[in-house]
Amino acid sequence: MVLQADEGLLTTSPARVLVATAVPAERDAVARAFPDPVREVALPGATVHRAAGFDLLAAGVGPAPAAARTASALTAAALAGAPYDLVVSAGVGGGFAPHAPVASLVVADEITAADLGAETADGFLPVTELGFGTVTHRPPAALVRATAAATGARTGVVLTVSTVTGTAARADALRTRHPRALAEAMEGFGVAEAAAAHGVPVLEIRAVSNPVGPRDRAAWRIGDALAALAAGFGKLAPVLESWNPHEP
Ligand SMILES: O=C(O)c1cccc(C(=O)CC[C@H]2O[C@@H](n3cnc4c(=O)[nH]cnc43)[C@H](O)[C@@H]2O)c1
Repeated sequence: MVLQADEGLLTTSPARVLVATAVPAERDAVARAFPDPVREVALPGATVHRAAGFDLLAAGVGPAPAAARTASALTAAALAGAPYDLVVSAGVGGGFAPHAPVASLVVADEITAADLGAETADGFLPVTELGFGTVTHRPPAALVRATAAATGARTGVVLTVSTVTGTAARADALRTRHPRALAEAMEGFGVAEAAAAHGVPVLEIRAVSNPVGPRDRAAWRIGDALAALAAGFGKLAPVLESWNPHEP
């Protein structure tokens, strides 16, 4: 919900929300939360599916395509005079056992790039310790709480990786470095960087399709995770529509 001054009167309008998924199957799962058919809108550098105040974007797999297409959509909306109030990174992800089982939902209170840095003889150094940039974005705390309350999502750190974890050793290393990590996926940090460049808050929600650990692609439960994402977004959409961006 956004406060607007309209001919001297203060009025409210629903928040404009951009939802960035990686692939069309995730975007279409999110679209199932909306009763009306979505309309395809081609923007410079990105095509969104529009439903009520929500624009749904399949931005690509990995942080770089996610950042590029999310930034394109944000810029196009700003130039059209209808900027987004919130960006949501949504999709399936790996869950850290036992806290995030398959088909559960996770909402990020921190979105952290887990492999952005340097490998050294003494271990991994994040870019921040090399004197550059950032590795973490924090969604608005009140919105994270409201999301967890509405959807039943567990709250914790969601890691962004460029390589899907495929061994127990790598999973253990991530757990050691990020003890509050509940999930990993490949886009959240890129989406968050694009949002931050536009001064727009970000949220990340993941439905768990597989445990983080030894690679067993046949055991991924993509269908169950997409169903959980669709159901979760159905509960989340009214929360986002009535969200006040001025809450911390
Ligand atoms: O078959 C593979 O091992 C494989 C290699 C690269 C990518 C994939 C995907 O299907 C990833 C697509 C999509 O899913 C998210 N995701 C789901 N589970 C995980 C995970 O355990 N770790 C990281 N990302 C995951 C991710 O956000 C991608 O967009 C499969």
